[in-house]
Amino acid sequence: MTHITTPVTVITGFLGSGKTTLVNRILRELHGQRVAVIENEFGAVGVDAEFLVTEGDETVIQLVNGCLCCTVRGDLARALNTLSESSEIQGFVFDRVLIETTGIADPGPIIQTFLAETAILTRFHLDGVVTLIDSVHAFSQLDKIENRAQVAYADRLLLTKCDLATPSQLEAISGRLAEMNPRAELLSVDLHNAPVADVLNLLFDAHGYSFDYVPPEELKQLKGRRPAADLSFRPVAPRHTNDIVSCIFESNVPLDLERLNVFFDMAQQRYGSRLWRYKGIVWAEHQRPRLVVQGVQNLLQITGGTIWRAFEPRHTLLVFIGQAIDPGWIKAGLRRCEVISESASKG
Ligand SMILES: Nc1nc2c(ncn2[C@@H]2O[C@H](COP(=O)(O)OP(=O)(O)OP(=O)(O)O)[C@@H](O)[C@H]2O)c(=O)[nH]1
Repeated sequence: MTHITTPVTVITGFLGSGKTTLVNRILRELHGQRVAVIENEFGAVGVDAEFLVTEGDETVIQLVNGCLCCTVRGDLARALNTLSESSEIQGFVFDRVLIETTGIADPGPIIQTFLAETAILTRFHLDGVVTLIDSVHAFSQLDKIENRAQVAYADRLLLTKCDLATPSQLEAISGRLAEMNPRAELLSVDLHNAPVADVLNLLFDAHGYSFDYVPPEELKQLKGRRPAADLSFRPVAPRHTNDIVSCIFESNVPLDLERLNVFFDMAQQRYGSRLWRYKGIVWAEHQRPRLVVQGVQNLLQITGGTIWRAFEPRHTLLVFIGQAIDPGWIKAGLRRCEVISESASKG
């Protein structure tokens, strides 16, 4: 697939989950793609740098200004500008950009950069967030709120060290992760032995932020995980996920856009940075295209996607993942946005 803008993949993950191993393989081994890596080290600038290598066409840029959370937007936008300027001067384009964070960095501000710094969007787009999870130690690591947030932000969850985990360990952790983030794809890998081409495929083309986001697999996946009798809304097994709540809203009537905007404002005020990720598609009254919703904490982007086709059943599907968010409150707020026709309301 050709991209007008360069796809960017954010790699995040638990401590020791294999981020450096993965990035080093992509930098060292032949795979035919021109990949640039932007990496940040929280608190320990330089430690990983010793292990990172620059070879051939690949480029590594380090964000050395400390915590990515504080300085990310400016630094990241500058780093991306530097990349595109240097590649222009040298007369080539990067096929892919990887942004590597450490196990304790919050990927939220990185994602927000792609929603807020619109100048970079002429040259780059966020393809997705891939969260690496050590399949052997994942359960104990999920005690940390930062790790749970990383699961919530993921478009893809990549279970590493599957060569060391037992089938029952893999099954148990897969089940728990699916409950925490029902919209993420779940894949597993042995980072030492998988061919590098396969490793690249595990990272790329997640389409987590595509403006023409039509999520057929996601829809299938979501529906497959829920009882057919209750498609409307459901918090996913909160007892397993500590305070992480993942919930899905679905509607088959159009929503009023103005009321929907008010609802999102209220949700952002109520939950602030606890509303980690919300996304989906909306059937809005008087709008020919489906609307694509991309939200990260207090940053929301609603854009027009593809036009509804004549034969296509129109619907709204929104997924929310956050810390201690109230599905009942979200459900009631979104139901109030529904435009119920007069005949339907009389009936
Ligand atoms: N057997 C096996 N070992 C792995 C795999 N992935 C990573 N490792 C090993 O796990 C250890 C930690 O890997 P790193 O790549 O340093 O992990 P990291 O996420 O960069 O670690 P931090 O930067 O400290 O968070 C290393 O010894 C790797 O060789 C895997 O899939 N299988």
